Amino acid sequence: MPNATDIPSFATTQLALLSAELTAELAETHLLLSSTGPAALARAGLAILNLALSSQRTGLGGKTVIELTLDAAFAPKGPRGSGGSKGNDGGQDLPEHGIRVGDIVAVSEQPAGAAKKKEKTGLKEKGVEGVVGKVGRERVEVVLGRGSGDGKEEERMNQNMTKLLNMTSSEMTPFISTLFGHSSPTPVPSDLSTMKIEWIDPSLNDSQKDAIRFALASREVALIHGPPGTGKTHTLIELILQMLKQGLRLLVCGPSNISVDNIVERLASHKVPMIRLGHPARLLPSVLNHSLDVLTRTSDAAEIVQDIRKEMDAKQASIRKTRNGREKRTIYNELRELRKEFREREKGCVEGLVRSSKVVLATLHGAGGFHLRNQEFDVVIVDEASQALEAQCWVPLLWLKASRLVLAGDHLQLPPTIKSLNSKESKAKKKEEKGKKDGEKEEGEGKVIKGMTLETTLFDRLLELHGPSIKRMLTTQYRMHETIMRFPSDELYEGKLVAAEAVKERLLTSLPYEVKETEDTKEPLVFWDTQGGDFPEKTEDEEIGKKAGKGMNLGESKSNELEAALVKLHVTNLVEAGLKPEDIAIVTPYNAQERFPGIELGSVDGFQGREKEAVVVSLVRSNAEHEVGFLGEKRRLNVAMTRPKRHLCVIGDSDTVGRGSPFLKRWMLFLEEHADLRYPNVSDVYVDDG
Ligand SMILES: Nc1ncnc2c1ncn2[C@@H]1O[C@H](COP(=O)(O)OP(=O)(O)OP(=O)(O)O)[C@@H](O)[C@H]1O
Repeated sequence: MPNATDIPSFATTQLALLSAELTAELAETHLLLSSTGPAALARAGLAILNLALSSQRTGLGGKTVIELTLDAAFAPKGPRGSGGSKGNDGGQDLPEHGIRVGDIVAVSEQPAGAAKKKEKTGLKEKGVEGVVGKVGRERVEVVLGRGSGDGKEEERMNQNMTKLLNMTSSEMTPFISTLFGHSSPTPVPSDLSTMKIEWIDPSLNDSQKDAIRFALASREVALIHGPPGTGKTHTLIELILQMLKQGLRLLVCGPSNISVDNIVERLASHKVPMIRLGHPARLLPSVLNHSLDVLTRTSDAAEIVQDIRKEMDAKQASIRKTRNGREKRTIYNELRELRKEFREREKGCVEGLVRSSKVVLATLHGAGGFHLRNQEFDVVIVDEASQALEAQCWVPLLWLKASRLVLAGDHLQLPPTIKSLNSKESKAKKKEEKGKKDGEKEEGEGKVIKGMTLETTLFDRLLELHGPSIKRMLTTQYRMHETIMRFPSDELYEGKLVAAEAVKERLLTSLPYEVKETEDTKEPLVFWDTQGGDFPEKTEDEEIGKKAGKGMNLGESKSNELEAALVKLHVTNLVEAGLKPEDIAIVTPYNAQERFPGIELGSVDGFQGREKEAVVVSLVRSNAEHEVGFLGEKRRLNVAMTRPKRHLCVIGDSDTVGRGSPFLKRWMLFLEEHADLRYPNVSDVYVDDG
């Protein structure tokens, strides 16, 4: 095939890119830890200081759980004490922090006094890693260890790519060959309407049914393309149920825990027996009953294991009663045997559970854990596949002898977040080029593929290799008013999106609670055009402390004070009309914009996969040079403009933004023609502020 991918070159490129990414990540962490020190980290909400170990216990799945509370020695003394008031059971409230359940954290000793300076960078190297299990006012619980996906994510991806690099021709299955374009997928009959299917959810729309038929008929690979609000996960659930009816064994994965839990929750309502692998502290409480850790304690098979535990407990008690040394030794020996048996039975129980399970769910990374070693699955299904690194997708594909793959995603929304994309990646390329010149390449190693980045997902690559015939697109969307949907549909989805009857004319005024009809609430699309140079942007150096704590990038950011004032004006008008603050979101490609009580404010990247009744998008950029930076990325704009259900308000300078790219130009023209257009004066913005 003309555009087949050379596997060694692919693997070599991935390895180089992954290594550059790791370097970038480490550099960022290092910069953060070395330049900030514990106190600054704590101020940024990224660390809690002065904690003491208050208790320790064995939690779910035999994992050690430690509980940390504020060290009494640091309790504020006297009435003027600051930093934490008395909690209800006499303990001290923790200071404000941004540590959340599911976060991976390091618990380490805090350097004291003179050691402090030297220790600045020591936070990560020292101490133990764990996952935050609970966060209370006065205490934090940490479950030690990273979870059943034992091993670091980077290591596993590297292992994968190395395995690909060294793959022999006998290991190259027809399936893998298809994924690299060395052979074409088996053609699927063009007319699938004759396929007899008893739908479990008959309310599925035609494009959803079509995608399911297509995935059922495909032999090697099928892509389900789900534009915003089109029910991609809804479709996957029916597909999973249909495949189970056919007796297939399935592994269902996603790049994040939440993407997997979302499916577990929905499958649970169909009473599907399944197993969710993963660290219990990182799973949603609602899916815990399906987790391996809980099942190994509650299933029938677990009973024998528990019997031995009881026997062990009894023996342990009898040791305490015995004074005779020889008798004691005998009991110790018996106990040792019992312990061995316990471990073996527990292992057997886990294996039995996994083996008998027709659906296993895990993150892509978790699928590489030891629980699944030597397991075989008929089909691997990956949700949110356009958010996953390709090297991640290979975890289930290389080790579990899968021969059929279904990917669901939308390559026209944001790809996975990459840190090395700009500077670091080019460094890696340079290094490779240098290697080439020096003739240093090892035997068997491939060439670096130009233009490939970690942002190129498996979904993208397969589409590029085999074309649209391996994909089916969902076309009815259940989120946006027709007017909000129009531009993204025409620009990115070949004009094929159709707004479902129930949503196509939905306005803020038809919400189930009372919202007054105003010039804002009656419009699905509003554009405040700030052109003319009166609303200029500002560049700011960002401090770490300003960040909400997660996903920080240490660079400069843009802000636009007057535009922020317009956002405030618009939001205030919506709230005064009766709209609940929690139904509004402010989305901006840049970080430094003003906050409002009760209203969510976030970057576009943080809003992917979410929706709100009303969304205000502030474009920020306004300058004489017509620079648009971040806004040049279509996929980011697509995500921004497809979050709202009933009302989208865009605030921006059409003059600057419109010159950013042809796409932006068309968007500005579209807004001029179809939005309720407003040209604000600077004085409008300051009227209310006095
Ligand atoms: N056939 C259908 N009939 C009615 N409502 C549907 C149908 N399919 C999906 N929906 C609704 O559309 C919404 C989005 O569906 P779902 O949550 O499955 O989408 P998703 O794939 O997770 O999200 P997105 O489409 O944004 O990627 C849900 O509220 C769902 O109930």
